[in-house]
Amino acid sequence: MTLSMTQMPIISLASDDPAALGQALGDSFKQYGFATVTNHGLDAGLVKRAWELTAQLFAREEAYKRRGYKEGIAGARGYTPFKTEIAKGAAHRDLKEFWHIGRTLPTNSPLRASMPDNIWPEDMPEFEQVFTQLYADMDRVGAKILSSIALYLGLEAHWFDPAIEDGNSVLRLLHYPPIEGEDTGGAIRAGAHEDINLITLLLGAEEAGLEILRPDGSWQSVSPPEGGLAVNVGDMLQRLTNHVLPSTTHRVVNPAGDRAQHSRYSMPYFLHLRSDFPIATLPGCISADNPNRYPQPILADDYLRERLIEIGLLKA
Ligand SMILES: O=C(O)CCC(=O)C(=O)O
Ligand SMILES: [Fe+2]
Repeated sequence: MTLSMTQMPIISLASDDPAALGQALGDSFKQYGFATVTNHGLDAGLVKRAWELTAQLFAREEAYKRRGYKEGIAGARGYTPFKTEIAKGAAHRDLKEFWHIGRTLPTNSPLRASMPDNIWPEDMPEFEQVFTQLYADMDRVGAKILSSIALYLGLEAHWFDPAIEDGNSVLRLLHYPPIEGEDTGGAIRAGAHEDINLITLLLGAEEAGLEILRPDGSWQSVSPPEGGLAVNVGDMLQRLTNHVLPSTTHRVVNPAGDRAQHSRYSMPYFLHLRSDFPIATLPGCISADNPNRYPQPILADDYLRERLIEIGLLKA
C-alpha cells in the first residue's frame, strides 16, 4: 500500500453539504476511528490565549497546582499530578499532568449530583472566562460533527442533541514535560488506551507523538494541519453503534532528538453524553452479520464510573 493510500484525509468542517460532510467523517471514522479536521471555526485568538494560560499554569510550582487536586473528585475536575493516570492494563503510569474543566450547571440542575463543580486555579483571573468560552465552543463544534455522523448512521440530523444536552463533557489541558536525560523506565507520555466518551476533539496534536493502532498491529502517526483538530470515536459511540464506528487504540510516544527537550501540550475535549442517558445499541447498527453485542443498555454515568475506576481516576 502506498503512503498516500494510508494517509488520513483532511476534512473541512466548513462544508455546506451536511450529508457529504457526514459521509467524509463517517468513512474516516469507520476506517481509522479518527478524522483530521480543518476550518472548525474555533476562534484563533481564544485558542492562542488558552495555550498561553495552559503553559503558565503548568509552569507554576507543584504545591500551587496540588491545591487544585481535590480528594473525592480527583481526576474529575481541577489538577491531576504527573504519573497518576494509568492506561487500562498498563505497567507504567503516564508521563503527563493535566487539569480538567467541566460544565458549569445551573444551581438547581439535578445533574449536579453526578457532575462536580469546577475548580479554578488561584490568582489566574482570566482562566475561568477563557476556558468556559472554549468549552462552550468545543461543545458546539462537537455537536456539529455528531449531527453529520447522525446522517451517516441514517438517523435524523438532530438525533444526538438531547443525548448530549448538559452532557458530562470534560476539557483536559495536558502537559507532557520534557523527558531528555530522564530514565523513564519504559513509561511513555500516554500509554495505549481508548477514550471512554462519545467523541474527542483534540487540539495540539500537530506536535508529534500521537499514534493509532492499525488492524495489522502497526502504529500510524496522526498529525492534523496546524491549528486543526484530531477527532476520534470513543467507547460510548463504539458501543452505541455496535462497533460500526470503532474506538481506536491510541498512545502518545516519547519524542526523540531535539523535541525531547520540549514540553508537549495538548487539549482534548472529551464530549460525553448526559449522565442519565441510557446507552442502548442503535437498531440500525444491528444486522445478521453484526448481531447486538450489548443487549443490556447501561446509563452513561454508570459506564463512566466503571471506566474511571479502571484507569485510577476514581476510587471504587
Ligand atoms: O495528547 C494527545 O495527543 C492525546 C491525549 C489522549 O489521547 C488523551 O488524553 O486521551
Ligand atoms: Fe485518548
